Amino acid sequence: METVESLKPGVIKEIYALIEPHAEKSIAYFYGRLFAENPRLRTFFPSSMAAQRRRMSDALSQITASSDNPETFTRLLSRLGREHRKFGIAPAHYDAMGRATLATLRAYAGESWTAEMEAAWTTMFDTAAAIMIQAAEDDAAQAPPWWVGEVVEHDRRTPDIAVLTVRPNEPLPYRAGQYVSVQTARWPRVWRTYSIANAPAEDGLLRFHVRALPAGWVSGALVRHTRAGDALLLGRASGGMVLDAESGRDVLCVAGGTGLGPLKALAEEALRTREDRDVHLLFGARTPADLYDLRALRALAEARPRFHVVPVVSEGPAFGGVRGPVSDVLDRFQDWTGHDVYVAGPPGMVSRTVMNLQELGVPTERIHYDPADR
Ligand SMILES: NC(=O)C1=CN([C@@H]2O[C@H](COP(=O)(O)OP(=O)(O)OC[C@H]3O[C@@H](n4cnc5c(N)ncnc54)[C@H](O)[C@@H]3O)[C@@H](O)[C@H]2O)C=CC1
Repeated sequence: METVESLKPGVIKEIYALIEPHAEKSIAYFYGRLFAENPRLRTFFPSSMAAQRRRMSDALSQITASSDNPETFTRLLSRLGREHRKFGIAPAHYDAMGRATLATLRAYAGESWTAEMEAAWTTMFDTAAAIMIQAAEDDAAQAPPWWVGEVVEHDRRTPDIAVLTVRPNEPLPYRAGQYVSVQTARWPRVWRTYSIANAPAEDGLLRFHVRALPAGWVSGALVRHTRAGDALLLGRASGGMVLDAESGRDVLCVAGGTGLGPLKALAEEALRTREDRDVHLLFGARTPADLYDLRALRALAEARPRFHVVPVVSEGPAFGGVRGPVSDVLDRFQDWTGHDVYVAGPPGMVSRTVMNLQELGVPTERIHYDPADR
C-alpha cells in the first residue's frame, strides 16, 4: 500500500498550479466525466452542484497544501472520510473518482502532463482514498452515518429568524461551539452546516439559530417551511471553536446576528465549567428588532451574575444602548487582553473583529473563530 511518506509534495503542487487557473471549469469537467461514466453516482449528489463544486475546490487546495506534512494530510483526509459517510460513499466509488480525476488532469494540463505527474497523482489519490476509507470504517464502529432529528419546537423570532429545537433519535456527541450538517426533506442531498446553540445537556436536545438568506435553500426551508414534528437529517459534529479546557481566563464572546448560536453554547459551557469567571457577550445586530434572543440571554444573565450581556445595534439611530458595528465597539469597555475571545458572525464582521482585537493587544492564540468556508 502507498504510504503518506511516499507522497511527492513538490510534484503535487506543480500539478495544482497547472490546474488552479482553470479550477472552476476543471471541477465541472470532473463531475461531468464522473457522472457520464458512472450514471448511478449522480443520485448521491443534489440537483444543483454549485456548493459541491466549491467544496471540492476547497478540499483540493487543502489536500495539496498539506501534502508535505504527513500528520496534517492524515488528519484532513480522516476527517473527510468520516464526513463523507453521510453521503453514502462506499469504498468502490473511490476507483471511479480516481479515474475521473486523472482524466480531468490530463485534459487540463495538456502537454505539460508528464509520466512523473501521473505517478505522483496516482500515489496521492490512492493514499488519500485509503485513509478516507479506513477513517470511515473506524467511525462506523462508533457512530451512525447520520442522525434523524425531530423538530420539537419551531420558534419564529423575526420574519427571517427561527430558533429550532431538535431531538436526535440517539445521542449526538458534540462540544459547545461545534456545528453539524443539516438536510431537510425539502432539499434532498443538500447539506448545510449550522452551529449548535446550546451546550450539551442531559435531555440531548439541540438548538439552532437560523436566518433565512435570500439564496439559502436550506435556511429558507428551516425558517419558513419547517414545523414541530418534522424530521431533519443531522451529520456528525465538527469544528475547532471550543473552550480551552486548561484555561481559567475570563471569556469574551463577540456575536454578529445568528453568529450568536455557537457563542451562546460556549457561554453556557464556560459558566458551567467554572463558576469563578466572568463571561461577557457582545450581541451585535443591525436593528433592535434583530436582537432576536435578547430576552433569553437576559434571563440567563439574571440567573448567573457573572454573565454580562451587551446588545449592540449598528443601524438603529433611536436605540438607547451601545451603537455601531459590534466589531468596532470593543474599545469602549474594559481591557480584553487577559481574556479568551470567541467570535462568530458574518465573515466581514469576524475578520474586522479579529483585526481590532489584535490592535487592542489580545494575543492571536487566544482569539477563536471558525473559518469562513467551513
Ligand atoms: N460559527 C460561526 O462562525 C457562525 C457564523 N454564522 C454566520 O453569521 C452570519 C449571521 O448573519 P446575520 O444574522 O444576517 O448578521 P447581520 O448581517 O444581521 O449582521 C450582524 C452584525 O454584524 C455586523 N456586521 C455585518 N457585516 C459586517 C462587516 N462587514 N463588518 C463589521 N460588522 C459587520 C452588523 O453591524 C451587525 O452588528 C451569517 O453569515 C452566518 O453564516 C452563523 C452561525 C455560526
